[in-house]
Amino acid sequence: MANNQKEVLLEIKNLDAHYNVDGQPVSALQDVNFAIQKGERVGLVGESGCGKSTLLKAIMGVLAPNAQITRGAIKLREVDLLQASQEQRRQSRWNDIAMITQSALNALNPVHKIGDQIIEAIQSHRDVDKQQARARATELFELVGVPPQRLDDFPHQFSGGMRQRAVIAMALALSPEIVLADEPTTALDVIVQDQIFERLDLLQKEQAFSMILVTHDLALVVESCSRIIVMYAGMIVEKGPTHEVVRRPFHPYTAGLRYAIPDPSAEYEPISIPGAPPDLSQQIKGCRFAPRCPLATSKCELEMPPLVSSLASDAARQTRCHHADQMDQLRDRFHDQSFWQTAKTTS
Ligand SMILES: Nc1ncnc2c1ncn2[C@@H]1O[C@H](COP(=O)(O)OP(=O)(O)OP(=O)(O)O)[C@@H](O)[C@H]1O
Repeated sequence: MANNQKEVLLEIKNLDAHYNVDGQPVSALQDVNFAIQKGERVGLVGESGCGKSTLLKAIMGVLAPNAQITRGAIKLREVDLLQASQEQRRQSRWNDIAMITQSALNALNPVHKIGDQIIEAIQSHRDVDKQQARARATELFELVGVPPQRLDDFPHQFSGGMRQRAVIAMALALSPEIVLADEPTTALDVIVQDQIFERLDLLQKEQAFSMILVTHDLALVVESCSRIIVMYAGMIVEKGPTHEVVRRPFHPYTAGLRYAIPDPSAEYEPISIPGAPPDLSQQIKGCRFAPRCPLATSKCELEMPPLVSSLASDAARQTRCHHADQMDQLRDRFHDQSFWQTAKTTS
């Protein structure tokens, strides 16, 4: 947009979700709130099991049958997708919001030619004949860097990298406004990862779709996403402009993630955060990070901190920590492994 007034495309409000496991609820998302603007790229990070995939699946409307959303809204422009009919959701899926998952093998049907799968996806949403759909599939293969004559191959005839390119082609087939990329390159070797990510990067810039990129790779988010959302145990613990959050984290967990990456220009060794995330089948009253946090006090154990502005000068910088105001004094200590050992869980 020409002016600074950005258009909010997707808004997640007060979202809670759980999985039913052996008759018991396992909390997977709690009080998740954020908005994505048109054309924006947001990185979603956090350790395994913190709810990243659940969040993307909730947005896409493809949660597992044992999952339940118990509160909140997922608004695409002004429409709450959680209130939409099954047919409206089906129409919106792939058309407005598309998803690229980490395993291309799961996304492609092994017994159908890849081109036919893309053609079918196009024809199930658009009133076009097979020839027009094939022309679009050809164009998409060119966009993702696969020779179009390979449209008639089966998935097993493709290398892992080519399969992932085909999945990206499929995701972009209907020109969605939002692409949810769930570790889109994790299953590939490093060189192919870079190539695929470069292609995705280029396509995102050219086609200006909004993207939520889920990754364990904080460096990739720093390189490629203007904003970052940090999740821990189903909750957003920090969010804001990527460079600012990474340079000046206000949540101890974000500081831990930051200092866990090897940094050749830094004088410290990468740390590891001792302990493990909590058991989400248990009710947790206080901060979910408290047992691993060197700053935790009894207040943290008893009261869940709200996600609030951590910088008076910037409402977009938000943190869920009772002790965010101490971080400017204490931040440097978080790259000292022995400081982490002072947390309750490890003492
Ligand atoms: N189908 C399911 N049934 C029960 N529990 C589930 C199911 N899928 C996920 N979970 C649980 O929900 C929580 C969030 O999982 P989720 O896959 O969303 O995390 P994640 O951050 O995407 O992890 P990863 O980085 O490993 O993909 C975890 O505790 C996980 O064990």
